[in-house]
Parts: sequence; C-alpha cells; structure tokens
Amino acid sequence: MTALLQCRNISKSYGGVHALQKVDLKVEPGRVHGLIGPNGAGKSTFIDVVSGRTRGSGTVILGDTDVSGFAPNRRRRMGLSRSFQRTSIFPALTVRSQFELAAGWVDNDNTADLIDMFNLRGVLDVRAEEISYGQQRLVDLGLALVGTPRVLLLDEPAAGLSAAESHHLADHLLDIARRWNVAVLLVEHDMDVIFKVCDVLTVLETGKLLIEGPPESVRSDPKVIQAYFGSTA
Ligand SMILES: Nc1ncnc2c1ncn2[C@@H]1O[C@H](COP(=O)(O)OP(=O)(O)OP(=O)(O)O)[C@@H](O)[C@H]1O
Repeated sequence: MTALLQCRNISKSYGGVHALQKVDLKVEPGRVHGLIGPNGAGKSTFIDVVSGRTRGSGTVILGDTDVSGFAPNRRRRMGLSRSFQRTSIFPALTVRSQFELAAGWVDNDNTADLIDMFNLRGVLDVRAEEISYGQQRLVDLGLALVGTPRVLLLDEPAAGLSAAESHHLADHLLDIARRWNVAVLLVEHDMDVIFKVCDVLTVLETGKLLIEGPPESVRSDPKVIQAYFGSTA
C-alpha cells in the first residue's frame, strides 16, 4: 500500500538538544501508526515539525506533494491535520461556534456528521469550559477532523481521560481510520489505547528511531524494555 504521509530524515535541535535525529516514518491510509517512547524522546517535536508548527529539517510528503516548505494552515487545507497535547479549543466559545469557525477554513463542511459522531448535539450551545473534560477532548478531536483530513496527527488525545473514556476514544480512532480511510499517527502514553488501536508502532528514544514493527513484537523487544525501564529484566 502507498503511504499517504512520508516523513524522511526529520531532524530538529533546540540549541544543543538534538530533539530529533534523522527520523523516517510512513503512515498508510486506513491505518493507525503509534509513535511511542519515554518522556523527552521527541514525539511531540515530531508532530510539530511534520505539521509545520516548528521548523525542522527533512522532507514531509503528503500524498504526492512535498509540503516541507508549506505553512501549517496550507498543510491543514491539503488534508494534514493535528491535535495538541493540551486541547486547542476556546474555553469561552460555545461548541457550535468552534465548529462553525473551523468549518470556515475548509471546503467541505462535515461538522454535522462530527457532532453526531461524538454525541455533542446536546451541548452545542454550551461554552466549552462548561462541558466535561472528556467532552472537551472529543470537541478537540472533532475540530481536527473538520473537512475530513487525509492524515491526522494526534498528540496524546487520551491524556486525562478515565479508563472508560479512553476506551471510547480508542473506538472512535479505529472508526476514523477504517471507515474514513484516514492515516492516523498517534502519540499516546496510554498503552491500553496504543495496543488496542495501533497497526504498527515506531519507538523513539532520545530523538532517534529505536525500532518499528507490529505492536506485539515491539512490546517484547529487549531494546524497548531497556528504553522504558532501564533494564532488560
Ligand atoms: N521549545 C523547546 N525548547 C527547548 N527544548 C525543547 C523544546 N521543546 C522540546 N524540547 C526538548 O526536546 C526534547 C524532546 O521533547 P518532546 O516534547 O518532543 O518529547 P516527547 O517525547 O513528546 O515527551 P513527552 O512524552 O514528555 O511529551 C526534550 O529534551 C525536550 O526537553
């Protein structure tokens, strides 16, 4: 299968800190690709560079187009969407207003479908700060899906959710990938979510690609155990 997102040689340094060093990664349509690693491994930086939020080096190809030099908004309009570690919603705006604003940026308005999908119709006229945290995360995910992106980069979408909410979110992610044929890159610390939804995993350690492969083989790889726990025992 041809990858929808191809990232080649992605590097980024902050002063003397090599946050990413020549990382290659591909994501195929309809698949969920997990990006994991210990704290500080470079996962968020990778999403920042690929989405264009942070300037790094390397090549980002979306479909057939090299988008490496494009601004984040241009990448977004071309179908490369992302969410943030902390929700990017506006607390004082109603849920309805946030979706209306997001719809203004895209050609095809699919907000009605998203509102139904995430069961948000009952809170449309409530300010975002007044809905539950779990609902805020769903609004955040919904906003990233406005316009039906081809590629979705998610930075810890399950952070702060209860086990039941994480489970529910994982079902949504699988549905988005499989039914909409979206290529999903998922950064997540919740290993239940990772092992439930990911078709393939890439592990980063101190900015370098440590291993890539099927979740079951990555889970038992001594290098990964060493990276996470400092021991192969
Ligand atoms: N704006 C910045 N300025 C300086 N250093 C930074 C900046 N952002 C990240 N770093 C450093 O880059 C490295 C990678 O950070 P990054 O946040 O990408 O890791 P991460 O894998 O997402 O970590 P976590 O799981 O804790 O979110 C770390 O050493 C971090 O301290």
